[in-house]
Amino acid sequence: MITFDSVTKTYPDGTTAVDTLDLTIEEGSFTAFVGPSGCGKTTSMRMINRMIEPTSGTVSVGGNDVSTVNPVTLRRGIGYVIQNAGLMPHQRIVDNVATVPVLQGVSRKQARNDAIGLLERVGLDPGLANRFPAQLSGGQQQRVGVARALAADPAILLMDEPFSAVDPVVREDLQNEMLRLQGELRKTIVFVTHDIDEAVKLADRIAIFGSGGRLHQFDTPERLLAAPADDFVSGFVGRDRGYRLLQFSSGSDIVLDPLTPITESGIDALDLGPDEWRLVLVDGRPFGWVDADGVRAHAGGAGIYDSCSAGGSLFVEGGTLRQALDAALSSPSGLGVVVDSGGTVTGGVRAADVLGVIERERKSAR
Ligand SMILES: Nc1ncnc2c1ncn2[C@@H]1O[C@H](COP(=O)(O)OP(=O)(O)OP(=O)(O)O)[C@@H](O)[C@H]1O
Repeated sequence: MITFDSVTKTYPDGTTAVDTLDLTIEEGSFTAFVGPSGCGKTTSMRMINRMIEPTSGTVSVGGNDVSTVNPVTLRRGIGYVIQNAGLMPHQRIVDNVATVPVLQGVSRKQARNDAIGLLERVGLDPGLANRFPAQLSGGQQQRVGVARALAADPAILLMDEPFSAVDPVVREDLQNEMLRLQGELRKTIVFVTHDIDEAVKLADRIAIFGSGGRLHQFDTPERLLAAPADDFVSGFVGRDRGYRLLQFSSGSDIVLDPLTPITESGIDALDLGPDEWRLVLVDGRPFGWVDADGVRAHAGGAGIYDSCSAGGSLFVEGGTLRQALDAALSSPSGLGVVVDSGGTVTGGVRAADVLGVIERERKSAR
């Protein structure tokens, strides 16, 4: 457990970076520090491993006031990952990862063996072990940074904007990897980011900081989106917070629309009006949608690929309201395809059905 008890940090020039922070971070949780630039996220994080000392108040790790613990001993139990990975440019990847265990007395051979295992663990090809950092992509370097931080098997991992320098696709890969890793490792992770979507995706708890280093809200992602504590938080989580919130709401209360799919052999007999669509199945699975133009094309000899429009995402029963809405909005007919866990079509869902559930939930919450 990490606790901040009335912690303030004022730099010598008079800037208050963190203002009377009270916060408890549970063991094994993933906590994100989020907020605009300069609101004290990094300063707060660095007070955990004594890279920065508070002006007043107490930071404790596992019940011990960190100001009483030798910084070297303290940092042995705290991994640290930064933007751009911060790797040693003249050391091979394997040695970048093995350095800390070797300093701690593990034999070089053992530490290198362990390092290879860690590279695999963070999703890297161990064949990269003998390269130098500059011979890796930004995303790969970032994975090495995570492997290096994990090498001493610390209970706590501090991550300061670790994924902000990589492109959005790689960033999503790294986020997914992080979720998988945390599922296996259950470290206590503190993660600084500017990006509320990243925080909502990764964290169990989010701390929203504002100017002057003031903590505005510390809550689960669901509560933060559903009940922002003040105007600053609601402004920060954004106007589309309602949409984000849908990913936490079950779609099991949706009343499905009837959907009567056909197979290719039924296309020619269809008599569709304007804006009318029918779902076509191939091998019992949703293939695409056909409208009057498609029926004409098919009757004229076009194949099924040329007669149908692609179907959009499917909503698997038991999924979230966001998945239901995505299915409805991505379907050319406006009717999202609902399937059971075996992939059999069980009905349709419209955006209005999703909004109906939200409206009912809103009324019952009043
Ligand atoms: N060594 C320092 N001396 C004086 N002021 C500092 C120092 N380090 C940080 N600050 C100031 O303290 C405030 C908080 O900085 P901090 O880096 O903790 O914010 P942050 O939320 O992590 O910002 P960013 O997202 O831009 O990294 C800022 O106003 C910053 O300019």
